[in-house]
Amino acid sequence: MQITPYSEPEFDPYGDARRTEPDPGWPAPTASRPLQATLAVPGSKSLTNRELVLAALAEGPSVLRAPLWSRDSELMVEALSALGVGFERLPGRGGFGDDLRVTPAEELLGSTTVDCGLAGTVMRFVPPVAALGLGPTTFDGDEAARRRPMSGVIDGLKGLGVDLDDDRRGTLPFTVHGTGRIAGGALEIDASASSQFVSGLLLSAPRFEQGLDLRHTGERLPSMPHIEMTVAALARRGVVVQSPEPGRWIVAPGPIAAVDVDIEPDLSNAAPFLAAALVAGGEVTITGWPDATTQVGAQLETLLPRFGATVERAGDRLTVRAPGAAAGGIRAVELDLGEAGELVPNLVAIAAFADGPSTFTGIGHIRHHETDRLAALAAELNGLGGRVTELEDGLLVEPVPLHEGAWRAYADHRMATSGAIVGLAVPGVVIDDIASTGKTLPQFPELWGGLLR
Ligand SMILES: O=C(O)C1=C[C@@H](OP(=O)(O)O)[C@@H](O)[C@H](O)C1
Ligand SMILES: C=C(OP(=O)(O)O)C(=O)O
Repeated sequence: MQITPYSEPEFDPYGDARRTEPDPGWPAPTASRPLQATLAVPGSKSLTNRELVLAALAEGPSVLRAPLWSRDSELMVEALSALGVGFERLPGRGGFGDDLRVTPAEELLGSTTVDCGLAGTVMRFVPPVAALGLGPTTFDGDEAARRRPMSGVIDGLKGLGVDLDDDRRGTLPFTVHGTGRIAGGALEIDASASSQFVSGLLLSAPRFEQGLDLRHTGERLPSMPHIEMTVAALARRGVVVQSPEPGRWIVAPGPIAAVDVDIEPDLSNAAPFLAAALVAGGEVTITGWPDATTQVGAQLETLLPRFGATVERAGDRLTVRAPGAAAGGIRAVELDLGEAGELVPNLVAIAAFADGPSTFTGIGHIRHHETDRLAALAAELNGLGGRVTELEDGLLVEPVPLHEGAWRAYADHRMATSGAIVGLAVPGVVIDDIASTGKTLPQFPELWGGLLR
């Protein structure tokens, strides 16, 4: 089979992020009337990057249909490509770019470097793959990536006998000295900082000589649905993960089947558009909503009614209707979002316009996402005159009238989209780095414009 080397996509997913002159910022559009919009969103980051890793470790080639094309998924492709995995773009039928054929390497390579950017999935899922390669692989990423916790990956791999050199920093950068094999077996890690520590080890575990018997030792484990997504993705490729008790997963060694997969739309990236209906009023429909899914974004169907929206499913369309912030239609909430941390920034933006104070708890771990999201949300809303208080594991949001001003994204796609939600109801909000949405949704500015037309 002919393998074409991976090449840059035709569009520039980073928008104007590479420009050198000062960026004047992105004036967030204000909604002048209730919304009436129907749109589709591109493929799920979490599903795309899991399927890329599994396809790379599988017994033969797999096709990913309608995958995400964004900075995070391209970094994953580049990382696996550097380890010897083959990629070929195939014409896609979906509206957001090509399909992708992935051909596993006959022997995984090392002696390379991997740029993780700011992608949690790359920095946590690829190091075990590199340990299965031959030679040293150095991992590094953006400046902000060096602040993200990596202990579960670093201590986990060391615990499995992998030679990993991190100069005892416990963060990026580090070098994995791959020997082509991981013995595997029993391992304890503390995954309270990120569920991705567990997912990353589980994805490669069938290729460990003794498989893996993994136990989480910390008090709490965030983002359980993302671990369930990992288990389901493995199951689809014939790998059974047993979980005899909470916080323990057992994977037997064995083959990972080569299968073609359809990547679902990213439901967490549907969140800002659905949130827009709450803030601006009117209705927004997302097409391609899956019937059954492991994506945590599916929880929007039950979460948004808590804020006062009406949510309706008709086939693969999910519609959110609401009276809008100006009509006093947003209700205050008390939510523990430990399972759904990635939805927090957009939901906090809605709560800024509610009819009373809201609390969001169980989300201390999101201080370790792309930025410290608790601090960033408090700083940006308060910078517009808001009243947001950081709690130890969450936020208290007391709605007060907001005024125009700058909104910093901190290189965080979900901070940028949250600023856009606020801007719907507050004239004069200017986002410093809208190109940060290229991490998972390069089309954001275009789709957001379409929402308001
Ligand atoms: O495995 C994944 O795809 C993810 C797991 C979660 O990470 P944390 O457990 O670090 O919150 C989630 O927030 C992130 O956006 C994606
Ligand atoms: C936390 C997130 O990303 P990452 O995969 O980089 O952890 C996110 O997308 O909200």
